[in-house]
Amino acid sequence: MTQEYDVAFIGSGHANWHAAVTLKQAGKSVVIIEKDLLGGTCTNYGCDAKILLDGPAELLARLRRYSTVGVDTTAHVDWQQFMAYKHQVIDPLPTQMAGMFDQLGIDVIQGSAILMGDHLIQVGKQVIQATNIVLGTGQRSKRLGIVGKEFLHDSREFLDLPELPQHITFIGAGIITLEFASFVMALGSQVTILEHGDRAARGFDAQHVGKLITQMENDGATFYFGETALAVDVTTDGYQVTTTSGLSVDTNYVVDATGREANVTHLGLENAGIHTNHFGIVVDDHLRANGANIYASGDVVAKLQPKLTPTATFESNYIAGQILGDTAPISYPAIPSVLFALPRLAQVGVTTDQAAAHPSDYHTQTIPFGQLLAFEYQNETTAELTAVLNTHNQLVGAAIYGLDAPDLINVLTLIIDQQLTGTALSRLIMAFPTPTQGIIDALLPAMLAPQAADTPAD
Ligand SMILES: Cc1cc2nc3c(=O)[nH]c(=O)nc-3n(C[C@H](O)[C@H](O)[C@H](O)COP(=O)(O)OP(=O)(O)OC[C@H]3O[C@@H](n4cnc5c(N)ncnc54)[C@H](O)[C@@H]3O)c2cc1C
Ligand SMILES: NC(=O)c1ccc[n+]([C@@H]2O[C@H](COP(=O)([O-])OP(=O)(O)OC[C@H]3O[C@@H](n4cnc5c(N)ncnc54)[C@H](O)[C@@H]3O)[C@@H](O)[C@H]2O)c1
Repeated sequence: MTQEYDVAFIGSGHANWHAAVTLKQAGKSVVIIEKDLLGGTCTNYGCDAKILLDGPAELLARLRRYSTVGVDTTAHVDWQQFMAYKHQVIDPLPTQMAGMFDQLGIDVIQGSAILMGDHLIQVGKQVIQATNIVLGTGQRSKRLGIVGKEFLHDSREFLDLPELPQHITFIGAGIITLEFASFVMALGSQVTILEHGDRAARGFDAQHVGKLITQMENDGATFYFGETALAVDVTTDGYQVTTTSGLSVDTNYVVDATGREANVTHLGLENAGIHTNHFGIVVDDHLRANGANIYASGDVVAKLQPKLTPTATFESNYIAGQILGDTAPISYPAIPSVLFALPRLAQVGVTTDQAAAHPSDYHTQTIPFGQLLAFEYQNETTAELTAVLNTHNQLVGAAIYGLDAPDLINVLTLIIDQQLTGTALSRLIMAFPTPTQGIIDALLPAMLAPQAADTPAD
């Protein structure tokens, strides 16, 4: 029997469920098809579990800033007990989501969906007919095809580690590696990082990434660049990772963090004339994948915007609006990215690399805000903001290094997105002493300067 709906969503992550709720509340009949846990990657295997496990490590990082001024910074985390707490918080989330969908009257079908045409989806023996379809199938970890690949672990398995290994080797020096390596080091593990390129965490300010790597090396991490993993072999007490150059690393656990790729296979995209490229599903400027009634949303979309939860949520809300009759093409606001290492890195808007490539349009100003009196109580002297300003001294980009970067970047995103001027900012009264007030105070001289006379981008 064929079930009919106004809208069918494939995938239950942020790319889809926000729209499902809005459309159901607007009177549409809605179904969500999910083959794994309800809520998708962020909720079950990504952001939420990651930031929870990072919590004590962040506290320790803040505490350790005071190690030279008479504060006892020793602390111990019982990983097993803490992992049990992670399960207690994260594991009920799919059930809670199921309850919310049930309460709203959103149908959920558990299984793998395959498109059979512009309006037809098959899930096992069930066939669903829908006026509109939204593909929000996300990304999955890339898996290296090297000898001993069965001994590699991905980010999901890492976030479920029952015991903290003494030594962990990460292949790839991207966001996932720098985040995970930071918090396990704070909790007592040793780490080695093998990266085949010459740079870590592309997309973030190169100088800030350099500072982070130096900090992590000072904390005991070993980085190797220009090294491509060749094989993983079992040894008497763990594993040995070898690279094509002949380097070998003895370790207890190996994480393959070499990137993520869009879930576009076994979806039946060819049955609806939907195209993909290296980055995911190709869409038009209305996020339509077939030019008509099939949309793609979130990580699975081939796009230049960062593949993050807030981007997926924004697209989900946009698609709900389109199905309800809006017609405007999608236009993204400034999207901040945060790398939750210790310390944090954050980036929004025009990058320092872009500023350097267009010196007549932009200039940069580096503000070592950690050394300012306003931040003295935080004792993080290395904290730094690099602001990118246009020829009107308007803030158009920012990169931050420091533990407060995640919240500070949100404030700067607001300034960039709303095109707030120095004059407008100088009229605000903010709570004192706070990081937000401190960073705006530090920025104001550059934004209020009569002309673009700051350091030219180099
Ligand atoms: C370790 C990690 C940490 C992260 N940390 C952050 C962070 O701190 N901040 C941030 O903004 N982002 C973070 N992200 C990225 C964030 O998780 C994603 O951007 C977000 O989950 C994208 O949402 P989505 O709905 O597009 O995809 P997903 O959440 O991946 O959802 C897609 C869903 O589709 C389902 N699916 C796939 N194919 C089918 C099919 N054929 N039939 C039925 N169901 C199907 C999948 O099972 C999945 O549940 C992190 C990611 C990882 C891996
Ligand atoms: N804080 C956040 O927002 C956050 C956190 C975690 C994950 N994410 C999501 O996950 C994605 C990042 O995942 P990631 O860190 O796995 O990927 P990434 O693309 O950031 O990094 C992968 C790294 O692996 C390297 N690499 C690739 N093949 C290799 C090989 N054979 N040997 C050695 N190195 C190799 C690459 O050069 C790159 O530096 C992000 O794009 C984002 O979508 C976001």
